[in-house]
Amino acid sequence: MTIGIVGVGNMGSIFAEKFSKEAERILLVEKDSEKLSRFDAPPYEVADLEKAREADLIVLAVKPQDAPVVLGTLKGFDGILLSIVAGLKIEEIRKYGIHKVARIMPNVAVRVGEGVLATAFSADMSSEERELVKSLLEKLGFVVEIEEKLFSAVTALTGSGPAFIFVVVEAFLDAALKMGIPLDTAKELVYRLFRGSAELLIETDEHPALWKHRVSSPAGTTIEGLITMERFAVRSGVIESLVSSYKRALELEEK
Ligand SMILES: NC(=O)C1=CN([C@@H]2O[C@H](COP(=O)(O)OP(=O)(O)OC[C@H]3O[C@@H](n4cnc5c(N)ncnc54)[C@H](OP(=O)(O)O)[C@@H]3O)[C@@H](O)[C@H]2O)C=CC1
Ligand SMILES: O=C(O)[C@@H]1CCC=N1
Repeated sequence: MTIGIVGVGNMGSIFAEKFSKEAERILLVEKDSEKLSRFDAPPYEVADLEKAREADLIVLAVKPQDAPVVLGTLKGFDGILLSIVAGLKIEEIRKYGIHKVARIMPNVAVRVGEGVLATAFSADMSSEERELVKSLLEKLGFVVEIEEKLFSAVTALTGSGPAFIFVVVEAFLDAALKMGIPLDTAKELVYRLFRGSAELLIETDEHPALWKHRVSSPAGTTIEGLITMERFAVRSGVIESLVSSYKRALELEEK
């Protein structure tokens, strides 16, 4: 198989790395040649958009505003176009005569193989082609097929989600410093706190509110902190933040 990757930036470079054993050739199309310097041996080949047409599957990983030019040049491409571009609908890509489309919303955790990858397919993708795409994406994390109408929501929830989590993690680190815990120790503790809490929820599949109450002793320390979180409207702040991100994703789709 030959895979093309157009846009070898934050995300495209990770796809290029993770697909290294999945294809005989990986054709990389990138404006900034410095970003290609570490991909200097097979299966990687530097390519332009015309050469990328030789691929069986092209990953489109440019910013939304750059996508129309790329798609214009790839017009009529008859392989699989796997797009991770936020706000770019399958029907929009089909207008360029590209019919086999996999729309994906990944997140940056693909870097460590722990990404969340929402997928939707155009009707022209056969079940074998869908399975091929899913098996490739499984190298990057957890793959879930969703209705395309939910893409703006997952863009906010899991696509942008890591950025929101990082802000919260950063606040935990600041609090640790304030309480006298050195930064290196705080990082060791806090990163595992987040991972452990997430794994607990995944493994038990019990509601977070149940676990919240199990942690909270009567008249203890946790309930004091929880009441302060309510006073600062942490929950509605998180909800409003995600909804504003969702609205922006809807705007991108409408453009
Ligand atoms: N970053 C993330 O966490 C996520 C991103 N996405 C989506 O992934 C896409 C890529 O995001 P990200 O990787 O962060 O973006 P980057 O800007 O890091 O990467 C895009 C790359 O594409 C290059 N490029 C632009 N136009 C062309 C062209 N015509 N031919 C070849 N290369 C080109 C850019 O070069 P230059 O900078 O010189 O223009 C840049 O190096 C976006 O559409 C985004 O919505 C989805 C989920 C998560
Ligand atoms: O910020 C963005 O628009 C993209 C989409 C999801 C993550 N990054």
